[in-house]
Amino acid sequence: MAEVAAAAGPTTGSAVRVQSISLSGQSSVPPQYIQPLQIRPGNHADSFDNIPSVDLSDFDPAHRDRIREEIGRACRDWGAFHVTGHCVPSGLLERVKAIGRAFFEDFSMEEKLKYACDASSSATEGYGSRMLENDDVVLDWRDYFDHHTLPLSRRNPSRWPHHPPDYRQTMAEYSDQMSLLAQKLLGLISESLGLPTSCIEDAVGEFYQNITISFYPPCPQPDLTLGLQTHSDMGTVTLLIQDQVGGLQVLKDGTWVAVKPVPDAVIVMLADQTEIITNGAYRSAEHRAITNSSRARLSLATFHDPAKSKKIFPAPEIVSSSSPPRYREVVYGDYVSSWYTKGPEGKRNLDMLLI
Ligand SMILES: O=C(O)CCC(=O)C(=O)O
Ligand SMILES: [Fe+2]
Repeated sequence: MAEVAAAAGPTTGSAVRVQSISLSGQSSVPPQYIQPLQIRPGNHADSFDNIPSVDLSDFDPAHRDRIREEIGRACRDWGAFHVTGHCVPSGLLERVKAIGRAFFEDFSMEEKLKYACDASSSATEGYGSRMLENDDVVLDWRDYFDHHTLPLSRRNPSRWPHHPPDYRQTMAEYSDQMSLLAQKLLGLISESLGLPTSCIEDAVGEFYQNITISFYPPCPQPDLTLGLQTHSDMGTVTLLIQDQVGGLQVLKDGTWVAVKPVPDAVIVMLADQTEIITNGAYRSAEHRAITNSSRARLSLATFHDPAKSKKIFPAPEIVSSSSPPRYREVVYGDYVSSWYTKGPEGKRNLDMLLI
């Protein structure tokens, strides 16, 4: 790590920022970023497919059956889909991407590092790069800014960038809109399984929402690296938006499918606790981000998680003597700790709960 730090310039503790390496103009990536041969992105053919898309407009009783059916199919077959007609103003989607880009591209590294997250513990708020506690993992070609946004008792905008002037207001507005959309979607997802509308939401309890802006600088060796290693998200449902560069991929039946940017759409990604609550009827989406050599890419992921103390188990409404529980009960905080110490390695953490 010391070698990278010397080559990369500014650091906080041992935390190098990928953007510094990218800007230094090196023609090869430091060894810590080189993925093992079998998981390099070049080994997988790109698919011309895209994830399904569901139009939520006409959200009235007459259309609810159609929407429910489409969502059910997308959840069963993919675990990931675009939604359009979601009522989140397109101006807000653009503004939140613009403030994110302004932080990464307009601030000097010195200014950015004033917001550095605590590199010695996981999931702290602020500007970082390295996600896992484990020292021998291959590093992601990504920097990020993580915001704690809900419940309101966790939301402290004074820890977020002070510039552009509308940063904090825009992020707060975006957080509220994403929470409403997540609630609406979890209701539809429950209904699509014949469950009461509030089933998944009741099993989750109050949303703990975090918003992570990921910034993937141009990478001199995209065939050797990953922007974000293969994982499924830990919580219940992730709502993601990306810019026009593209780089997100979802694993479908053993093939990586590129999630092509759709203007104004929001990507819905089922996460691990939804897989447990639905007793595996819907599986969480395995995904990753690849890099490219010419254009920086930006995405915003909004995670909706249970409280750390919440016990998660297959919903009683879905288990029966003919369909027994397939997952062991887990305290959500224990699940998170295991993820951060062992690393995601695809869906290994969830698979460990299988009965
Ligand atoms: O940048 C992306 O498209 C993916 C981000 C992501 O998967 C995450 O933050 O968990
Ligand atoms: Fe993710």
